[in-house]
Amino acid sequence: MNICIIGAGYVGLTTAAVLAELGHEVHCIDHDERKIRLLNNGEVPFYEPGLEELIAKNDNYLTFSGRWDDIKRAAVVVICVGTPPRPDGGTDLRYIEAVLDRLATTIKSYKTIVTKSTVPPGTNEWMRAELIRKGVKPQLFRIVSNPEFLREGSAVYDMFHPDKIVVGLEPDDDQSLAVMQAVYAGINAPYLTTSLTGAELIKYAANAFLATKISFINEMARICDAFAVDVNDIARGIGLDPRIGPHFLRAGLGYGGSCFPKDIKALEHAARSRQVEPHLLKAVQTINATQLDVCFQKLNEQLAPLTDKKIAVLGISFKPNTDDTRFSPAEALIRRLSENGCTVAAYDPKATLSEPLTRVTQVQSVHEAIQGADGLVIATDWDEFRTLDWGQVKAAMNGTLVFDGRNCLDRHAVEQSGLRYMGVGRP
Ligand SMILES: NC(=O)C1=CN([C@@H]2O[C@H](COP(=O)(O)OP(=O)(O)OC[C@H]3O[C@@H](n4cnc5c(N)ncnc54)[C@H](O)[C@@H]3O)[C@@H](O)[C@H]2O)C=CC1
Ligand SMILES: O=C(O)[C@H]1O[C@H](OP(=O)(O)OP(=O)(O)OC[C@H]2O[C@@H](n3ccc(=O)[nH]c3=O)[C@H](O)[C@@H]2O)[C@H](O)[C@@H](O)[C@@H]1O
Repeated sequence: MNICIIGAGYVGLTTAAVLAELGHEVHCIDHDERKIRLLNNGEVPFYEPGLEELIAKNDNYLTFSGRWDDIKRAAVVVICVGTPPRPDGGTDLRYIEAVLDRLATTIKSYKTIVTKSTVPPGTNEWMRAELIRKGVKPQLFRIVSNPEFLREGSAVYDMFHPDKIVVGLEPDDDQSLAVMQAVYAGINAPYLTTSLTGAELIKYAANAFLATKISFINEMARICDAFAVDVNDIARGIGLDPRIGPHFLRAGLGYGGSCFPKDIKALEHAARSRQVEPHLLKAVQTINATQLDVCFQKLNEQLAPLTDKKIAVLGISFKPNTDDTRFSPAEALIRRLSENGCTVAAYDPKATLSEPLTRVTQVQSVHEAIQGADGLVIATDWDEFRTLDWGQVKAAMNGTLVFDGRNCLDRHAVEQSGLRYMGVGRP
C-alpha cells in the first residue's frame, strides 16, 4: 500500500519506519527542512532506540521530503503533526489546520485520512467538515481517528507490539476498518472500533488514568514520609492486586514530557467546554504541580543554606532512553536549584539542557558531575545511574547526601558506602 505520513516527529517517524518494515511504500512529509535534510543523510533528528537502524534497513521503501505533491500517489494519509497546548489549556490546532489547507488543494483521488495526532474530542468531526467546506468532495475521502499509545524511549517496540489498535470511524463508514487492518497487517493486536470522538476520548482517558496513578502514588509518598513508611512497599503491596496492577506506581519528581501535562489539561478544558467540572483531573494536576516543591523542600532541609552549594544532578530528559526535555521535571529541578543560588553540574547520557541557566554547567560524565559535590540528585532514572559504584561516588563528593528523585536506587548499596540516602516517600 502507498502511505503518506505527515510530520516526521517521534510518532510520525516511528510510524513511517514500522509501516515500511511491514511492507508498505511510505513517504514522509515534514515542513521542517532541517529534519528532511538530516533524514535524507541517514540521520534521525532525535534519539529513539532502534529507530535509526529501522529507517536504514527500510530505506528502499521509505522517502522523506517537504513536497505535498507526493500525497497524490498515496491511498492512506496519516497525520502525525504536533498538537501543543495553548496558554488557556486548550489545544493549538494550527498544525492540523495547515495540513487541512494542503490536503484540500492536493486530494484528487480517494484517500483514507488517518489522524494519529492526539486531538480534543470533536476534532475529527470538525476536520471532515472543514475539508468539505474547503471544497473536497465528500466521496473522495474518509476520516479515521487512530490514536497512538507508544511511549518515547520504547516507541519502535511499542508500535510493533500494541495492546490494542483503536479505530474511530464515521457513522456510515463500512470500508475504512478493512483499510486500517491492511495498514497494520502483520501486527497482532485486538481492534477496538468506535466513533471518531470515542477514539479521541479513549486516548485522553488512557493518559489521564496513567497520570492519575502517578499522582496517587506521589500523594501516598507524602503520607508515607509522615508515617515513616517506604512508598515502594506500598506500590508493591497494592500492585500485586490484579485490579490495580504494578505499573505507573513509581513515586518521584512527578510526570513530565510532551504529552501527559498537555493532554490532562486539554481533557480538563474539553470537559469545561461542556459544563462538566473535572474534579479528579484538577487534583491530579495539583499534586503533580506541587511534587517538585515537596522534593525541593526535602533537599533544602538537608542542605540548607542552598546558596553556593554544589549539586550534581544526574538526568535532564523527562524520562530515561530519550533526549526529549519537553516539560522535564529534571530540568525544572535544575532551574529551581539555580534560582536558589546553587551551582549545578548536570549530566545526561543523551539530553541537552534546553536553555542556558545561571550557575548551571552541563558536563560529559557522571564522574565530572560529582567532583566536589555537596549533594547528588538522581532526576531521571537512566540505567547508568542505578549501577554506579557508590564507593567511588563517595570518594569524589564533598558531601554525603544522595537524593533519589526517582526511587530507583538500591538504598542499602548507597548507605553501605557511607552516603546518606533520601528518596521520595522513603524515610
Ligand atoms: N511523543 C509521543 O510519545 C506521542 C505523541 N503523540 C501525539 O502525536 C502528535 C505528534 O507528537 P510528536 O511526534 O511527539 O511531535 P513532534 O513535535 O516530535 O513532531 C511533529 C512534527 O510535525 C511537523 N509538522 C508540523 N506541522 C506540519 C505541517 N503543517 N506539515 C508538515 N509537517 C508538520 C513538525 O515539523 C514536526 O517534525 C501529538 O499530537 C502528540 O500528542 C501520541 C502518542 C505518543
Ligand atoms: O500520549 C503520549 O505521548 C504518550 O504518553 C506516555 O508516554 P511518555 O510520555 O513517552 O512516557 P511515560 O513512560 O508514560 O512517562 C511519562 C512521565 O511519567 C513519569 N512516570 C512514569 C511512571 C511512573 O510510575 N512514575 C512516573 O513518575 C515519567 O518519569 C515521565 O516523566 C504514555 O505512557 C503513552 O502511552 C502515550 O502514548
